[in-house]
Amino acid sequence: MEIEKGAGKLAKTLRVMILDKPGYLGKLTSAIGMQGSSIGDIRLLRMGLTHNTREMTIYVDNDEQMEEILDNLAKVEGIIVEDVIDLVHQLHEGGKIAMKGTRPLNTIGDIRKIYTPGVATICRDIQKRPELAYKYTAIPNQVAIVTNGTAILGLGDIGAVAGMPVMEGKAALFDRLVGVSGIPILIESKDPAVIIETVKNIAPTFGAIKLEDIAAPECFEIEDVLDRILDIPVMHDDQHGTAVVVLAALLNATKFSGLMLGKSAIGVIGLGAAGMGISKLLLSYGVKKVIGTDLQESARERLNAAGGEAGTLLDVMAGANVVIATTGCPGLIKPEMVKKGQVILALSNPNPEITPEDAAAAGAAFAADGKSVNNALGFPGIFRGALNVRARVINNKMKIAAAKAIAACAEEGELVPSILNDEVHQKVAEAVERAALESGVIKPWE
Ligand SMILES: NC(=O)C1=CN([C@@H]2O[C@H](COP(=O)(O)OP(=O)(O)OC[C@H]3O[C@@H](n4cnc5c(N)ncnc54)[C@H](O)[C@@H]3O)[C@@H](O)[C@H]2O)C=CC1
Ligand SMILES: CC(=O)C(=O)O
Ligand SMILES: [Mg+2]
Repeated sequence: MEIEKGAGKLAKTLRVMILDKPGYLGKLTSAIGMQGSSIGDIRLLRMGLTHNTREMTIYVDNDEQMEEILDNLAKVEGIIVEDVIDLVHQLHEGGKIAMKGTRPLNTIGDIRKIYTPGVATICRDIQKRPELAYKYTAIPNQVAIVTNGTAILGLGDIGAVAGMPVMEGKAALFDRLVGVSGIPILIESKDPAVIIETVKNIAPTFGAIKLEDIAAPECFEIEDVLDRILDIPVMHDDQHGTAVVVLAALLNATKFSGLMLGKSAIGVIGLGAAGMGISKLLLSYGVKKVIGTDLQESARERLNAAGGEAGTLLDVMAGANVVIATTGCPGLIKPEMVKKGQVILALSNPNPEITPEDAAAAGAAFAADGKSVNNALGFPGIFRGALNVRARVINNKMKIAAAKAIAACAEEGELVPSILNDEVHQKVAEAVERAALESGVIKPWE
């Protein structure tokens, strides 16, 4: 199992002046190591007469641990800490995305063509034949990333603006992985009717709509209605992107461990957007038994209505061969609850219900968290494929095709490939295109 350096920790960069005598760099690294922090890159910035200045990345559990390290370093002779830089904050300054022009704009002639008066001809053409918008504008490559901030990355209802860094992250992934322009849309409302109306009114700007981090149960109605009234694909990533990647992981778990999906009991802890999306896709794929649990009675009823069985947390842990957790509650699964040979996917971000290391130590045959089994393996290729063939919807056939394509790109012994695997997103897009064509959900040109 791959253990990622600094996973779940805060990355800080220390700029330190170190006395230029043998042993002082060692004093620094041991002082940091003794506080339980691990060390990443070390770079030499400057060689001075008496001191050298180095920058080093260290990984800490929290800000308190960082303070303790600084207090300790202040007592070490020959070491002067000049600055502490938080890498994550630094990377977010000014935001992570931008809307850019794609044509040269160097001369007045360029402006006449790209803007007025040249552009008027294009507008009139589109007015006469609206489908030309797909030829002469960026619309078919733009996906709205819509949130109201009610279930942001396991942080709960923190509001749409506080969720913007996540939406920018998804847009950056869209651009980097499949060349789609993801445009964050923040909606200040919890009322499904307002969200539906807002998205409906802005939909002409986009080739597809990706709903993100909208909490259950409102997310179900919002997606159902938008999917029905819009003729472009609408997909709630937390439900379906996640479900696709979970199915991919389980297809590989069956390949490597002899687990039989059709005969397994799959446990789902947390039956919100992600948990219900996963349960529904697995049931439609042919899994006979999904047992699930949630704190809310209404969520448990939802699972029963979808063909699963609701129970308690302990029922799920004792009765399932595969446990998938999507609660947003770090540490919910205790090592003593894990059964030997279980597959444990503890998918909550930013921190899982149990770490893969603890689950493996407790006897799990396979264990992963939400950083690796992550919908970022699914949504880029799913939307790319749907946009490429101008699909009207993203249906189960397309999702299952995407899951198989992801599973096929994993290395021997791994449940899923890396998000930065060179071919996975292209393969997912191709599989989704084929499934869309075969299922006849392509929008004909008028
Ligand atoms: N790895 C991945 O790709 C993804 C991970 N997630 C993670 O899943 C978690 C949930 O996200 P959503 O489903 O969008 O949120 P949500 O708010 O729609 O659903 C969360 C559900 O968990 C239930 N819950 C909370 N504490 C519980 C407990 N102690 N026991 C049982 N049920 C409990 C809630 O009642 C709710 O029904 C988040 O941490 C999120 O980061 C979500 C989508 C993708
Ligand atoms: C990955 C993701 O979409 C989430 O944790 O909400
Ligand atoms: Mg999400």
